[in-house]
Amino acid sequence: MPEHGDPILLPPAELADATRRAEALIPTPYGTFRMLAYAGDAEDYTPHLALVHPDMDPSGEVIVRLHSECITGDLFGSKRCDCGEQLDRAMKVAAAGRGIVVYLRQEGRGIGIINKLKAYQLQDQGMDTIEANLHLGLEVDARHYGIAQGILQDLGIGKIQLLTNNPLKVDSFDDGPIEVVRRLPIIVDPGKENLQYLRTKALDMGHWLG
Ligand SMILES: Nc1nc2c(ncn2[C@@H]2O[C@H](COP(=O)(O)OP(=O)(O)OP(=O)(O)O)[C@@H](O)[C@H]2O)c(=O)[nH]1
Repeated sequence: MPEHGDPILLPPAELADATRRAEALIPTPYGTFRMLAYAGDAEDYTPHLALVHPDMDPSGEVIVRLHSECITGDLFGSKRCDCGEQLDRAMKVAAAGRGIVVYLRQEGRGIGIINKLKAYQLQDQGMDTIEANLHLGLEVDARHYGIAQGILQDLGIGKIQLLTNNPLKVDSFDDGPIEVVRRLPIIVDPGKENLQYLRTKALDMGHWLG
């Protein structure tokens, strides 16, 4: 495994996207965090965001949540998914454990909000979350996590405890500059509106949901 401090292994385009553009202290209900915005273009209106506990120690094993954007769940509390509750849980854990929440602008597993709404309509007609994406001619999961590694490296972090139930997020760190020393589950209680979605994630997408 590469050592912390080794040269960055990401391709140039991904590095360019991880440029730190601005930061400020943000008081939240969970406590105060430093919010840093990362983008390739300084005028980008949807930069990736890192919410960093002010006492985060980059030399330790930093608790990290990589959270993909979900406007419906994160912002409006949609019960179709587990995203909003996971973000709430992640913020609490990051506040208590001097950790980080990286908010990646990968709405709808990377297909965007317009396509996600179309996918929801197909799911209302009986398809599951995988079939709906495929029916639209899109990838089941179009996300890449190289940008997240660039952000963590920019923050001087080499070892993390990763809050996720998603094996692909853990695997994305293989052969990269950041070591995942532990995976921390982030399971929320299912409700009647998201039960089928969570079942598909567990059975067909391999998520560790118990
Ligand atoms: N295309 C599509 N995207 C969805 C659907 N439901 C939720 N999403 C998106 O799925 C993503 C979930 O992101 P995360 O919670 O970070 O990741 P995860 O893959 O569930 O893995 P965890 O780390 O275990 O939470 C977000 O981008 C949501 O917008 C759906 O039915 N269709």
